[in-house]
Amino acid sequence: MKRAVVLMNLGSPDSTDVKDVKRYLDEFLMDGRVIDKPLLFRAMLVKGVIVPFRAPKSAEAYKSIWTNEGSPLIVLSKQLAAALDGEVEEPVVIAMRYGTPSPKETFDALQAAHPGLEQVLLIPMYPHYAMSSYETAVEYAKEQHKEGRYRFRLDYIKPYYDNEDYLHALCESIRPHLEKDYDQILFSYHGVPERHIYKGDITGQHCMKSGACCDTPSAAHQYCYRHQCWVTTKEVAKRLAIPDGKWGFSFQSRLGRDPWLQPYTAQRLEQLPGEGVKKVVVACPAFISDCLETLEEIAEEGKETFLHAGGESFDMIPCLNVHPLWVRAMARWVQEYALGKTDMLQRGSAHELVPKAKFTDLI
Ligand SMILES: C=CC1=C(C)c2cc3[nH]c(cc4nc(cc5[nH]c(cc1n2)c(C)c5CCC(=O)O)C(CCC(=O)O)=C4C)c(C)c3C=C
Ligand SMILES: [Fe+2]
Ligand SMILES: [Fe+2]
Repeated sequence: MKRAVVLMNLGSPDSTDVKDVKRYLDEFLMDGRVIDKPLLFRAMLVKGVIVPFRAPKSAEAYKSIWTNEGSPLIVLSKQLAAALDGEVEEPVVIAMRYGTPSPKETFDALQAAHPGLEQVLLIPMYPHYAMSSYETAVEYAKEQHKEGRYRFRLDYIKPYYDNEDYLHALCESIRPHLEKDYDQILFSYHGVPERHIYKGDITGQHCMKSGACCDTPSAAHQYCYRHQCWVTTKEVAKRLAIPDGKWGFSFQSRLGRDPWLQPYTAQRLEQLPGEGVKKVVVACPAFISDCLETLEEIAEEGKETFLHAGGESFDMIPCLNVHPLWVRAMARWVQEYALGKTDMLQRGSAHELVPKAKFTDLI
């Protein structure tokens, strides 16, 4: 076999034991693209404050969603790889940014199993470009690929937030949930600190400079998470003919005190019943696989917040997971890649384009 496919997701702790959650959070939050503070300060903050206080709470949250097979994110990533493997000639395996299997473990196993391997296509399980998600996953895989001096070339699929096949699958996964009576569908995306948006602005003068920046054409959009989430939302609303006023847009999972992208999902869920939205449907398009942030933060905590504030019904739409249209979308990308006819490959990262001075605090 000359080619293989790697689905790259974020990763989960090995178990719900506090020590495993601590190890996972430590690796995650010491990533300079996630907590972009100078190394010494980051180490003190992460190891001295965040991990010790957060790990026991996170472990409890993981316990509420854990399955007999393990973390939903890992289980669903494996199921997705198996489903895609059944649709394409190439072997399909998984790798994780944090925890296991690392890209190195995955690349070693692939090369051992397929000595004639020439090309590996990496598909990040992130539709949108963010320094703390897509960029860190791809850069880490590139780093490990370079260090391992593998015989195969590594290519990677670009963010697909506006791709026809992705949007079609996303819309069809949402459509059945809008057939019953609802007041609003809320599109909730994982948040990032506002600072990350400024740092990723390759023009240095576009993002967050006006209320309409995400609707105003700019080279910055290639790497702007907020713009890309906005485009996915508007495209889905348009394709499903959701009237204005019946859809909302928000960001979840804030950590720390810095300003993150707004509006915050938790606040919106508290406010909506007072605005007359009693029946809400929630979609989380930043996640491909259901995980802690969808199953616990939204489907459990978010639902409780909304019902407690006077809401009447709360419908959580599952992520794309192993939706047949999503599997078909990726199969098409793989087949086009195999034929050398793809326009879906990413070249470069915001990190390389933004003046280096802005990134010295990552190291
Ligand atoms: C500064 C902190 C964080 C940033 C920035 C961030 C961005 C970001 N994350 C995802 C996707 C996922 N995050 C998940 C869990 C999670 N995220 C953070 C922190 C930041 N994420 C933490 C500390 C955790 C761990 C759990 C917790 O303690 O809250 C997950 C779920 C993992 C799982 O095992 O289920 C996903 C997926 C994206 C897409 C993103 C930027 C756009
Ligand atoms: Fe996160
Ligand atoms: Fe922007």
